[in-house]
Amino acid sequence: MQTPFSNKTLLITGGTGSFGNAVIKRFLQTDIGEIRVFSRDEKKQDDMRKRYNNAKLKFYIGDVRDAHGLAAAMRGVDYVFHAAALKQVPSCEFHPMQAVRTNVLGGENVLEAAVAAGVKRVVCLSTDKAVYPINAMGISKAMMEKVMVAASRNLEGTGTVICGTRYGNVMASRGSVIPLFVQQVLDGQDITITDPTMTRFMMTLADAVDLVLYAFTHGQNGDIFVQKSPAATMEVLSQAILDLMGKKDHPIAIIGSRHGEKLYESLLSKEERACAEDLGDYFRVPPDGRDLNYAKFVEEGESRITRALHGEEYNSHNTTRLDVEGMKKLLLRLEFMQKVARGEPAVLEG
Ligand SMILES: O=c1ccn([C@@H]2O[C@H](COP(=O)(O)OP(=O)(O)O[C@H]3O[C@H](CO)[C@H](O)[C@H](O)[C@H]3O)[C@@H](O)[C@H]2O)c(=O)[nH]1
Repeated sequence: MQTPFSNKTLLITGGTGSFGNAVIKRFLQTDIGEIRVFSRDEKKQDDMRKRYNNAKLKFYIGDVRDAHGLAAAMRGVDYVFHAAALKQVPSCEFHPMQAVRTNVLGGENVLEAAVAAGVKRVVCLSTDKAVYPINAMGISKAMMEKVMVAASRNLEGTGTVICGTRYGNVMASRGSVIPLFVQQVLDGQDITITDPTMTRFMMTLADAVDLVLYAFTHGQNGDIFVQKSPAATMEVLSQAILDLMGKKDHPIAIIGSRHGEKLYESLLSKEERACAEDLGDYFRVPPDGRDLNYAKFVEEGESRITRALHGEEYNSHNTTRLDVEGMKKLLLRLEFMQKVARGEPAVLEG
């Protein structure tokens, strides 16, 4: 199959994570030339080397904080998916400068190394927690997006295109609520719901890969792409899981919200939604096209922005809402949940 990746070299930062694994599984079926896995994790790299046993995969130990390591890994690369990040809300909350070093400065290092090496396309992965951020993880990812957009302004004549994606919770990712609820049921413990009315976007890992590929194919400099996704309340999610496990009457404990979390997540701010191009399944948020004429920031307002501020953001409360049946259907797209529903031992994807 002839693809844009034919005989090309792709580098994935943070490539030992679930996103990296999902990309690798998909791309090894194409005629891609080489996939470079760039990460700090020697052990995971070793496991992957054995698991895939494929000469197209090359492993680079490195940290996005280290510009030298990045420069070496970037030589001869055509495309970059930048997925390396500190993603855990609590750890970033306790160690915010670590989030700055990896998510913000590391992001800058990746972009600089990519431009210097003449990489053709870079897609940076971000999260809904970067919109109206309230925790250090989201704030650092929001800054990474700003760094990405700023870097994309200076690329004329370089042949590099830099763009980004934002996505919501990836269903059944390691440590997340779906495998937690399943384990609680299997262990005979109460399901712990923070707030039954809390909503989250529901995306599969395959959706996340599709989104990055869409950005890769369609992105112009500074664009951020968002996939339109349904959402569910925690009550609906728990009912759907219990239904699938045949445990409708399993006890539930309401434990209250955790530090640094929101009642709902937003994929587009009000202003972004007003500027976004609706592409059917996706939104494209173009970069702010203003130049460095500061007067436009401080002296002139824009009625377009005023209108936007009276409009609506795109969030997990106002997107398509799944009911229990819809949630069950979506859950059953995951191999993990198919096994759980059959009562078989289930391993997480990725
Ligand atoms: O025992 C629990 C745990 C979670 N939830 C709820 O389930 C939803 C999803 O929680 P997750 O922990 O699965 O996901 P978060 O949205 O909190 O964020 C997760 O995904 C982020 C990436 O976007 C970070 O990795 C973060 O550290 C990680 O917790 C939230 O509404 C949360 O309140 C419960 O009801 N009960």
